[in-house]
Amino acid sequence: MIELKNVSKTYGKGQLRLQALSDISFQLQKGEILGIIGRSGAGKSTLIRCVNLLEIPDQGQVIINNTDITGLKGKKLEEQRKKIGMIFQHFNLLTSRTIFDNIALPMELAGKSKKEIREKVEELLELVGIADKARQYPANLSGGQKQRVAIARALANDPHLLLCDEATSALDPATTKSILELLQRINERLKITILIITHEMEVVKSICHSVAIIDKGKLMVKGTVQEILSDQNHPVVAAFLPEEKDIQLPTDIAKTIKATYTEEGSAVVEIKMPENGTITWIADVASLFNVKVRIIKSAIESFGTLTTGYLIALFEGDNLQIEQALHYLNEKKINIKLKGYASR
Ligand SMILES: Nc1ncnc2c1ncn2[C@@H]1O[C@H](COP(=O)(O)OP(=O)(O)OP(=O)(O)O)[C@@H](O)[C@H]1O
Repeated sequence: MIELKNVSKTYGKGQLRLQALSDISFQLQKGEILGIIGRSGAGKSTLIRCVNLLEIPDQGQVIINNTDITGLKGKKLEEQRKKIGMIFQHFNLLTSRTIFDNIALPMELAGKSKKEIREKVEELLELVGIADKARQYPANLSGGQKQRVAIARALANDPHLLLCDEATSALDPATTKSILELLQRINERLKITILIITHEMEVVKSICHSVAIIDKGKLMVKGTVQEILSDQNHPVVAAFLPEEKDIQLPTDIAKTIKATYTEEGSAVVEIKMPENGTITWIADVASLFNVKVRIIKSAIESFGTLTTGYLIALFEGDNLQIEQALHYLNEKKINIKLKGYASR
C-alpha cells in the first residue's frame, strides 16, 4: 500500500513563495489505478514528483509498504526509488541508445548481469509489443511505440508503483487507446499499482479505478470512478464539463460568418446537448420545414447517464423556412443559439 500523509511543498521564498502542495493525504491500495486530475498549475506534477522524492516535501510522509521513504537517504532511498517506475508525456528516451539499450539502462545502473538484463529486456519487449524494434533507435519509432519503450524501461526493475505524468497527452486518440489498454494489461498481469496524472477524461473513464481532483495544491476528493462520474454535481465532473467557450466556430466559417441571411447561405447554430444525450428534432425540422441540419463540430462528454456539451450545426435551406425552423425550436424550448449565416 502507498500512503501520502499531510504532504506539503512550497517553492521560492519571501514574496515569491508559492505553496504548490498543501496537506495532501491519500492511500493507494495494491493494484489500484488512481487518476489525479486538475487544472494547469494545480500541483499535479509536483505531487507525482513528491511520490518518488524527485521533489522533497517540506512536510509530511510518503509511506510505501510500511516504510516512510521521506526519511531515507543515500542507498536506502535509491533502493526504494528503483521500485517506482515513471513515464512522461514526451517519453524521455535516450536518442543515442537503441530501444534494447534504453530499456536495459535502469538494470545497468542497478548493476545487474548481462544475462539477466538480456532476458528481462526480451521479456519486456514482448510484453509491450515491440519485440521487432529492439535494434532500432527512438527516432525511427512512432509516438505510441516510443511510449511502449518508456513503459518497458519503467518496468525494468520490477517496480510496485508506476507513475504516469500525462503519458498519453502527446498521442492521437487511437494510440492513446492502445497505450491505455497496455497499462491496463500490465496492471492486471503484474498487479502493479498505477498513479496517473491526466487532464483527459478518457483516461479516467477507461482505466482508472479511482479518481481524485487537485485544485490550488489541495486534494479535494478521492472516490471510485463510478461513484464520482455518476454525480453530475461532483467537483471532478464539473472540472471536465464542456463549457460554452470550449466550442468555437470552425475557422473558415468564423472568417466569413455574416449577421444576415445571404443567398445560398445556411444558418450557423450552436446547440446545447440535452442531458439525455439525444437530439430528437432533426427529422421534424427536415419534414416540417425542409431544412437539413448538418452537425459540423462537437464538444461533448458523457458521465454515467449524463451527457453534456455543445454542437455547432448548419441549418441548410430556404431563408424563410430556416427562420420558421428556428422559431419552432425556440417555442419548444430547445436550447439553441443562432450565431449568424455562412455562405455555402
Ligand atoms: N521548480 C519550481 N519552482 C518554482 N515554482 C514551481 C516549480 N515547479 C512548479 N512550480 C509552481 O508550482 C505550481 C504547481 O505546478 P505543477 O507543475 O505541479 O502543476 P501542474 O498541475 O502539473 O500543471 P500543468 O498541468 O500545467 O503541468 C505552479 O504554480 C508552478 O508554477
